[in-house]
Amino acid sequence: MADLKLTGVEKAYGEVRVLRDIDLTIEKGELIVFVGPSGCGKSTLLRMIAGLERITGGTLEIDGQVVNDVPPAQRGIAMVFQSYALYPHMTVRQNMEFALNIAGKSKAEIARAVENAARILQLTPYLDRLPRALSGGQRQRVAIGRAIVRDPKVYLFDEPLSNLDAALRVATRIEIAQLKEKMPDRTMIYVTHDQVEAMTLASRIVVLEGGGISQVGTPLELYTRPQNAFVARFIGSPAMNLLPGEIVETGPETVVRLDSGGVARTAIPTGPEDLGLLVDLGVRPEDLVETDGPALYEGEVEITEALGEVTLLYFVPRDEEGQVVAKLPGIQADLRHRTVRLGADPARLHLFHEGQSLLYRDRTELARA
Ligand SMILES: Nc1ncnc2c1ncn2[C@@H]1O[C@H](COP(=O)(O)OP(=O)(O)OP(=O)(O)O)[C@@H](O)[C@H]1O
Repeated sequence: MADLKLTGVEKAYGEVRVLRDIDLTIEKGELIVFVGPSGCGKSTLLRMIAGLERITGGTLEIDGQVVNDVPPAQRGIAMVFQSYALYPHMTVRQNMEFALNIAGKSKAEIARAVENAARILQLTPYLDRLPRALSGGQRQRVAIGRAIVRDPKVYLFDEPLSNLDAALRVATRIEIAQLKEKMPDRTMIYVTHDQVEAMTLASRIVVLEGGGISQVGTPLELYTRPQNAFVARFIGSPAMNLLPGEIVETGPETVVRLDSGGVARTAIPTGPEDLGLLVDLGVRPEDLVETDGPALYEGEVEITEALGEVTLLYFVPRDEEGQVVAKLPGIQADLRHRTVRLGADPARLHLFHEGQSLLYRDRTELARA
């Protein structure tokens, strides 16, 4: 049975609809990550699941029960916030005991739950400290500990790592992945701005755009088969290049003449009716390679960024439309101001028409043509 089911969920503040038509089924034990640009509604959706925001349309079911009007404490859900929300005058142990005391659990039960959570999170040595005597990462673990002691069916994380510095973020991200492994049947929903967190933690990612779902899929599905140009550019860093052009040859392979002068052969099938179609060719920076053969793109390198294991090459002055970025292995700083010819494997190219991927068109239509 599905753990959580959202059907036609919407959120309106007065006249303003900030979320609409949210249909999503989350299976028990999944780790779902909500991503999307600022203001797309990630936190609002999470808070509606938690019961902290009223659902203004549609239904939310947990374990087959509609819970739209069930108060937060009775939903079997625990939420971990970005700000930790610890009680500063209470020790780690008291912070973790708090909700269980309110719930009227026995002393023995509380002690067992707190010790178990402290062990899972390696917080045992800190149980008698106050939050101010802990590092940011340790405080966030206490916040997670407060959720664990309640043994919820569903954990909600609202950007839990965004207050941590880069190194701690990585360490805590790995701890969350390990925590999930220790609790395989617990469902987790996680909101983040951070692509690496989304790609590494998620069993499935939900990409939100302007209050609606743009695509749902495993991290690799979103990376290799984005349904639209928005997801294509949102997942992956630097973003996928989109080069405008026209289809000049159709068939099992499609040939696109690009406005920038190059020609691209793609492994995406098209039919005769697609001849002359205006498209955007999508190519990820990491899929561009230097070539002596036919070039998909040729240009002078404006800027290089050497990151050690890779070098980013920027073509076209940075502020102009149509910036193209290539990611080549190793240190290539001497390519600055040189003209470089780039090609790509046809199987790694994408085609979008009016923002939608041609890969996802109805195949039967293609077969008829
Ligand atoms: N109380 C409110 N009244 C009116 N509009 C609101 C209210 N709370 C949030 N919004 C609007 O709802 C939209 C979604 O907000 P939300 O905080 O869910 O976005 P988000 O994707 O989490 O953004 P961020 O990544 O910046 O945290 C935003 O446009 C926001 O301005």
